[in-house]
Amino acid sequence: MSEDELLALIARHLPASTATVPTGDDCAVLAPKGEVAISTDILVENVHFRRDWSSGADIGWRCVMQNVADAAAMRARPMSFFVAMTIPENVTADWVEDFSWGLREACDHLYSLSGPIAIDGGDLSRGPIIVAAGTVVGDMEGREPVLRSGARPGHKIVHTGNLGASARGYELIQAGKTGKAVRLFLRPEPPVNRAIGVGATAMMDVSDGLVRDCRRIAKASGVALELDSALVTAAASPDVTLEQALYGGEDHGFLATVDGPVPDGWNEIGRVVEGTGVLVDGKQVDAMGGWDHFG
Ligand SMILES: Nc1ncnc2c1ncn2[C@@H]1O[C@H](COP(=O)(O)OP(=O)(O)O)[C@@H](O)[C@H]1O
Ligand SMILES: Cc1ncc(C[n+]2csc(CCOP(=O)(O)OP(=O)(O)O)c2C)c(N)n1
Ligand SMILES: [Mg+2]
Repeated sequence: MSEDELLALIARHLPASTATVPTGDDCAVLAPKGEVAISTDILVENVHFRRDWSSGADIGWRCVMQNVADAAAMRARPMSFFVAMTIPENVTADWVEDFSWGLREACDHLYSLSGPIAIDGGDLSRGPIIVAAGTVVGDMEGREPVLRSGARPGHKIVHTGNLGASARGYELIQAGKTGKAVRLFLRPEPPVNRAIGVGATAMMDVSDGLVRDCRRIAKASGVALELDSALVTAAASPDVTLEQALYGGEDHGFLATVDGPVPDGWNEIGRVVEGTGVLVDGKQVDAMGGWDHFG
C-alpha cells in the first residue's frame, strides 16, 4: 500500500474541519478566537500501550485524549489536532483504519463536551514500532490560562475525573481480567468541560500520578500540597486502592487548587499549606512515586 493510499484510509473517518486550510496542504491554517495553547505528547508501543491489549481505535482515542487534557488544563478549548506516526511493516491497513476511527470517536465525544475539534494534519513514516505523536491546538477564547504556579496557602485541592481507574485497569489487564477500570485504562475520559469551566488558581491533568503531579504544582507555586487520604479515597473511582489513587497515572483527570467553594463536579482532596513538597495526612511523602520514564 502506498503512502497516499494509507493517508486516504486515515482521512476516510475524520470529522469535518472548520480550519481556513485543513489537512492536505503544506500547513493547516487556523482561525482561533483568542490566544493559542499548544501541547504535544507521544504514545510509544510497548511503553504506553501493547498491541495485544489495545485496538487501533483505542490508541487513536488515547492519542487525542491525553493531549486534549493538557489543553483543557490551561482552560483552552481543544479545537484542532495533529497526528504524526511511525508504522512498522507488520501493521495492517485495517489497524491504521481502526486507529483513524478511534481519532474520530474521540473527536465526536469531545464535540459533546467542549465543541468541534478536527484532525488538521499529521505525518506518516515507516518505523520499527508504532509511535503516535499528537499535538493539540487549544483556543483560550479570551480566558486567562491557569498555570501550575498559582496555588497559595488556604486554597483547597480539588480533583475531577476517574482517579486511580487506569492504575486499577493496568493491574487487572495484566492479570487477564476485564471491567470498567480496564476500559478506562484503554480509553481515558478526561472531563475537559469541567476543566475549561473551572475558576482555578492552579491546574494540571494527572498523567504521572496524583502525588507526583501535586509535587509539580507545589514546586511551581512555592507551597506544600497536603492531601487527606480519606478524601482521596472518597474521590477515587470504585474499588481503587489508596495506593492506586495516589500513585497511578494516565487517568487524565484534573488536579486543581481553588480559592473558594468546591466547584460542581469536583471533589475536595486536600489543602494548600506553607512549606514544600507533598504531605499525606500531615506526613511528608519523600518517595517521588508515580511514573518516571527515566527514573
Ligand atoms: N523534548 C522537549 N523539549 C522541550 N520541552 C519539553 C520536551 N519534553 C517535555 N517538554 C516540556 O516540559 C514540560 C513537562 O512535560 P511533561 O511532563 O511531558 O508534561 P505533561 O505531563 O503535561 O505532558 C511541558 O511544558 C513540556 O512541553
Ligand atoms: C504497556 C504499558 N506499560 C506501562 C504503562 C503505564 N504507563 C506508561 S506511561 C505512564 C505515565 C504517563 O505517560 P507520560 O508519557 O509520562 O505522559 P505525560 O506525563 O507526558 O502526559 C504510565 C503510567 C502502560 N500504559 N502501558
Ligand atoms: Mg508530556
